[in-house]
Amino acid sequence: MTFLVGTRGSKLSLAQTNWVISELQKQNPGSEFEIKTITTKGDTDTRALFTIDQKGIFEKEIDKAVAEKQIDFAVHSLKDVPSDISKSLTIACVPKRESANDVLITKDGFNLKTIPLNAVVGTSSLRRAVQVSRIRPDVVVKPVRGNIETRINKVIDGKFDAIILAEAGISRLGLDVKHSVLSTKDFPPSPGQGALAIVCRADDDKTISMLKKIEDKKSRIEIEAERALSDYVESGCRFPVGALAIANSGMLKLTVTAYSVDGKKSITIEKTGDIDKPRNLGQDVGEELQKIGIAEIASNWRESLDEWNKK
Ligand SMILES: NCc1[nH]cc(CCC(=O)O)c1CC(=O)O
Repeated sequence: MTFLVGTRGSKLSLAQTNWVISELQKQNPGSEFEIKTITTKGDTDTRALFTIDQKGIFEKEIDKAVAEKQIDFAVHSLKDVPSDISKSLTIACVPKRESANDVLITKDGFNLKTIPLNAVVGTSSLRRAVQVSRIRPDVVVKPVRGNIETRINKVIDGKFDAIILAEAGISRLGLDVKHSVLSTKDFPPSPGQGALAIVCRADDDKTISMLKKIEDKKSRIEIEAERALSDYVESGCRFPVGALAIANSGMLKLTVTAYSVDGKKSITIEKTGDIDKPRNLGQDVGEELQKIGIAEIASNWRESLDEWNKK
């Protein structure tokens, strides 16, 4: 059988999709796969930054094609998949997660301590903007647009002294670029960062069983806890947070940090829970954040985002 696979046309999305197909072919000899690239709003609307209201800007059109049976499954970066995907679809497979860390990319191999005073740092994430300003309040953070290669070229061309990207993106592309890995303590990542989500129709048992052969249990457990937290916070305060779950030797630990608009205040909660109930852990941490007053420190996120988008 030939499976039709949907993906964005970016180099990263194609690299991810080709990797998934090679892993599937190892476990499903004889299955054929044909890639169909689909343009998403996030690919064309380079003006607008990732504002909170534009959920699924890199996912919606591709999952629509799955739902309408134009393709059999879609390969996404999991962190770009909103929690409220159509009930007719399912994240059938989460393959082995790559690094969840962010990295600082510079032309001359600086790190966050050694980049020059008042350096211009580019990021398309308000979470990263707040995190870098807490450590280096002198640097000037500016929004940066475009796909990974385009952003890196803006550092090489001197338009930015540094940019912040996900380590998973540069490693999947095999990019040999000077970078320093940022700790998940200072830069807790977006929920699901470094993981992939393979989405198909919830009633397509044949495709689901084929995809399940490359499921990574540890990665699934971790992202389920992170997404449950993200669902909870989105439904509550709707602003970006940093979250990382680690499943190790039978234990599941979730660490979440939320920041005030100016980055001066933060709340960090670390909790362990039942490894077989990751969503419960995510919800428990969400409830604890609500109890200790996340709404207050999260107020004005929207105004700040609008301000930031105007830079
Ligand atoms: N839409 C942004 C996006 N979605 C997935 C990745 C990187 C790969 C990943 O996190 O799995 C990126 C780029 C970035 O954050 O640097």
